Amino acid sequence: MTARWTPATWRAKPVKHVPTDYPDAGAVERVEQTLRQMPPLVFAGEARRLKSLLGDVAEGRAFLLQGGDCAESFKEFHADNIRDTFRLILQMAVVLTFAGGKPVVKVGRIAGQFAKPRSEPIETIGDVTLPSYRGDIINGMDFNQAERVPDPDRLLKAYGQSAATLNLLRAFASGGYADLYNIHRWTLGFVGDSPQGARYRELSEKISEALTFMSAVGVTPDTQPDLKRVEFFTSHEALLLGFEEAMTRVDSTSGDWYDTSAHLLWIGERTRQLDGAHIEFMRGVKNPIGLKCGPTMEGDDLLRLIDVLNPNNEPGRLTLYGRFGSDKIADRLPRLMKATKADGRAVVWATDPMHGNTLKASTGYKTRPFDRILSEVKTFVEVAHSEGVHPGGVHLEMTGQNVTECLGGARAVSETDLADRYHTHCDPRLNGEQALELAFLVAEKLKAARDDQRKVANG
Ligand SMILES: O=C[C@H](O)[C@H](O)COP(=O)(O)O
Ligand SMILES: C=C(OP(=O)(O)O)C(=O)O
Ligand SMILES: [Mn+2]
Repeated sequence: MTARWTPATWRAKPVKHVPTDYPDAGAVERVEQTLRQMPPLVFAGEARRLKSLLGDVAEGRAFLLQGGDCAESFKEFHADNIRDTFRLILQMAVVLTFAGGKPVVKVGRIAGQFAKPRSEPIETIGDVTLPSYRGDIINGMDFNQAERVPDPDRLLKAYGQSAATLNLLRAFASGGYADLYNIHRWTLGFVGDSPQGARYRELSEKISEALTFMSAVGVTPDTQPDLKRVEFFTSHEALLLGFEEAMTRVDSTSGDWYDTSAHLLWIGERTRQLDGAHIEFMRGVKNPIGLKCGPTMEGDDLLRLIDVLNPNNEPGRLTLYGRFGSDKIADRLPRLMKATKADGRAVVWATDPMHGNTLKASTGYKTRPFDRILSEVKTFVEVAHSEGVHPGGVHLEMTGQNVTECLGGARAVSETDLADRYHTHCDPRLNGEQALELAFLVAEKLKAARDDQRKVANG
């Protein structure tokens, strides 16, 4: 029999990466109480809509594009940054839709992606050792004792920033900015004069021609309102469970529990223990959810987790993100895909080509080579095809800003370039140009795989 679940049952389980060192536990409880009274950030009906779109992905009829910062921050909170991430996702989605001939489900790592699990609990610089930075919703990034103390008021600030971010995203998505007739205007300033910019302009010309044709035959934004808006969803890692619990409410329509802090929540690689608090919390909320699958996961571990997280085998409920590293994916992914396929599990298989490909540059920066990211995506598509599984999507850390955090790409960012504009609060992100380049390359790969399949089908 399944044990009773409430939004608080996780509290009786072993928990990792949730701070236990707040100086005043009473202050945390008061903040969580305040959050319980706050309006939801998203509606249950929207989460159900995303689940249904992800159901299409699970069945091979659509593709998931999920991306944004590794860690949002209070310091980089600005309308321009939100707009730039949003339009980068629109641009990439156009590229992928055009090549794949399938709708692209757009999900940002945004409006709530604040809490970070860290490899080490402490950080040492020179002869000073302090607790690690754990994301702006927990403590501060500056290297001094006061900043590194967990502060519960940060939960309220993160809530406020998420609400303001979502407000702007909703306006961009439905207030005219995302109108397909604006396709030329989505180009990011600094990408405009790059080879990717030129390639994107070419593609947007083709799409504009198609729109002119459609309008001539009577399909216009008036008859087809979907041409002037997009559906855009939010997501983050459900790490800070006190915050997630406080945002979890009963939906009056269905009577089910939804975590209203984002449409989609995922479980990180470091917190996916079957008997742990994060799995306990996530099994009870009805949102679509994700699970990171790293190199140590075996097929049987995965099936036991799916038993708990998606017991009714609902397509769209569970998205799996393989994150192995370009050198391990060919060895690790096939057995996991075989396990879900042989057992008839209705899941979305996606790739996170970022987290297995992190290294330290000789200059000391944490970075990721573009080539390895691309190689992991390519291997993902190949393995999926040979296993007869739909390569359902990509999950990326990226920004619309012109940062220098990942190595390589068309402009060949070098180890010495990293220092120029290294702004991330946690992991290195693809910049707008690298992300668009990746979208073009993934599009080619998907198209080639699709053509191959067609050839096989036609004998
Ligand atoms: O975003 C993921 C993790 O929080 C991150 O990769 C951890 O980084 P660290 O190894 O520097 O702690
Ligand atoms: C923490 C993250 O990834 P993972 O759990 O896969 O390491 C992340 O997505 O930022
Ligand atoms: Mn990360």
